[in-house]
Amino acid sequence: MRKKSPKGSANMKSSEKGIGMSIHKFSFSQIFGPQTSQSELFEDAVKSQMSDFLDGKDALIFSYGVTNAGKTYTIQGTPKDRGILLRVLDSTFQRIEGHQYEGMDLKPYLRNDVQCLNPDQVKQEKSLRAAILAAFKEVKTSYFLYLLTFSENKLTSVAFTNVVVKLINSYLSSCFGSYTQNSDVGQFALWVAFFEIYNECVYDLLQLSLCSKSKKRAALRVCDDGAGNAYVKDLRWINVHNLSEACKILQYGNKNRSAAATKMNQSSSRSHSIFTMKLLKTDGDTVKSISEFSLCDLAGSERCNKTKTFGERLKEAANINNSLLILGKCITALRNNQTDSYIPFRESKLTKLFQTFFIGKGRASMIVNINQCASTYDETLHVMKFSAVAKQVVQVIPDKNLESLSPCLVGRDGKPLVKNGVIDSEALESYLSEEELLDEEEEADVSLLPQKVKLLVHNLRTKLLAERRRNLVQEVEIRKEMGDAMLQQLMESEELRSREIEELKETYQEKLENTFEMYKDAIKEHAYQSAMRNLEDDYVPLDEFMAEQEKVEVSLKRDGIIIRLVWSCFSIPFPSCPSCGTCKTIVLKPFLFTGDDRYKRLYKEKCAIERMCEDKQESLCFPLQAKSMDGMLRQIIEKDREITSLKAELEKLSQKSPVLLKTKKGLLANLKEAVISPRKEATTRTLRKTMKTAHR
Ligand SMILES: Nc1ncnc2c1ncn2[C@@H]1O[C@H](COP(=O)(O)OP(=O)(O)OP(=O)(O)O)[C@@H](O)[C@H]1O
Repeated sequence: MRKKSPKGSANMKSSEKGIGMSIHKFSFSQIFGPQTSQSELFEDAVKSQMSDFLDGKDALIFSYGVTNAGKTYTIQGTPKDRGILLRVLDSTFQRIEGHQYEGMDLKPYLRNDVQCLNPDQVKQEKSLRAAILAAFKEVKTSYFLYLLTFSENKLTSVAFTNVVVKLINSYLSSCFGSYTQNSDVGQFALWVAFFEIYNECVYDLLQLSLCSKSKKRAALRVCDDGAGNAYVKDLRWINVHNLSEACKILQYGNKNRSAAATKMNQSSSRSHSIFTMKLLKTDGDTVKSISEFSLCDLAGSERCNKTKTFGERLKEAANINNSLLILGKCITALRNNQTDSYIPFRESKLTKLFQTFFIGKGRASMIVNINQCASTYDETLHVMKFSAVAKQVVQVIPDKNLESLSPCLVGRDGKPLVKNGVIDSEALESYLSEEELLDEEEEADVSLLPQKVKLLVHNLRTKLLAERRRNLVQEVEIRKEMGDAMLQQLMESEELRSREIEELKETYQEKLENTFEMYKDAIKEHAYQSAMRNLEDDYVPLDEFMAEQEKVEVSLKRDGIIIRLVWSCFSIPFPSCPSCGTCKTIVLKPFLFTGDDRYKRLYKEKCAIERMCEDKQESLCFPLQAKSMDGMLRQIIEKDREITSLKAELEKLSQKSPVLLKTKKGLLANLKEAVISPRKEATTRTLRKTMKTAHR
């Protein structure tokens, strides 16, 4: 397919400047045009993974592309035109029909294990399942809305979608046998989980609380199962019995996803959503196999670059960008066959969870969705480049057959007698050849013996040979059995050990979390105590404060009057207050309601006035008549005394004033300040000291 870069695209601009090429060639495993139906896509691209899943192997499908390219449409489809997820579920139910394991006591555990539930746990599982299925009434409404939206979209739809399917390690298909309806019938149980990775946090979409209340979602941890496989701890697994139940669960999860999206003001494509199915095969007593099929709808890749983002959006974009970048890095590293060097699987939740697929424990495929819209050209080009790299990944699946660990029986020529757990008849034949079994040197010459004896010897020889053969086969079988039993024992103890390690890890993790919580509580308690101490230090009861304030006001009023008296006594006009024109308030207001500086300034003013009075007194001394002099002096002395007593009072008040200044903020403000910054205790005290010093 050949497409020219649209005008204005970065690619066109750079080609106009002579930098870069405007034609790009990519090759994919299969290309599906816009006319491809969902069922055709399923048949051609998903059926083989489907049979892997039914045969007890793991499979993973990613849908990748820019926004509006049809990723969700490919995975989930519409109620009228089901996507691959519902088709996989449908095929699975068709396959296990009549062979479903009714008891709910076998449940997926860790990544690849199964847990046997006790009756109480089974009860819990049943009620949880019933609650989710019962919530469907609510979900149903949005299901119809979804239908409506879809039909609107169809009417206005822009040039859709070429779906390009790229299958990684397609060579694997040859390794797996084709799926046969009647092969090895046992009983099956299907469990599903639905979660999303948003801002590098894993959230369960099957949480009951989410749909109803506006509780904050709890993020789940990605842990290691002790065998190097990552799994989501405490993820909710629901046992489903038919397609309709599975649909309800999918819708329930979708509703949770959109509910969370509204709460967080995010659009759905800002997270990677993963629907996982686990198929348990049991023969009644033991679980024979467990396989996993995950479908991952990746977040739209373009937003990270195009949208002008900030704040929470920027964080989202960075996380999407990062996880897709790590995915790309892992794929590039795998493409380069860098299995020995570092592959950054653990750098993002997405790659950490799906690492097992990349290292060959299951088949991973990527469906690349292309939007033909010109505005997304540059980003689409990026998507194509990325997926073209993925196409070149060749996974080397390590040969870890159990047989490779069992004791190896070799013939005299060094060839193993057991291959892939089966006795190799060719090697055995050569081992059992006459020459090998009968030692020629020990044999006596029978040619001289009579014919009858010769015949007897021949018969005996044949019998001996048959006996030896029988013995050898028996020995091989016994050895193989013993080896298998030993291996089984080893594996069981290994599994036990890894479970113990995992449990130990979990216990320690829990302990660590508890300790952390304890410290957090202790810090909170300390903050509270400090706040209370501060409060005690600073606390002035309201009535006391009011009384104090009144006292100050009264005395300052008096101070103001007296100053005026001093002025008036010498007939000097008192300066009028610039704000209110009332002489009394000129002193009172700044002192009572402003800071320490104003108080100082006023105090200075007062002193200056006093000095002026003294000067005035001196200058007036001489012209005064002797008879009036006495009366005048008496008056001045009287006023002088009054001034001294007022000064003393003022002094007292100034010592008290820091408390007043502080309490003027109010009790609540002080409390708030102390609680918010408990650690500021030392600073507050220093400040207080400084303030006091200044006042002194
Ligand atoms: N092949 C198709 N045929 C018909 N309708 C389609 C097709 N592909 C996508 N659509 C419709 O286009 C719209 C956008 O598709 P979809 O939501 O799947 O895109 P997306 O890639 O998941 O977007 P986002 O990344 O924003 O979530 C939907 O209404 C969907 O039904």
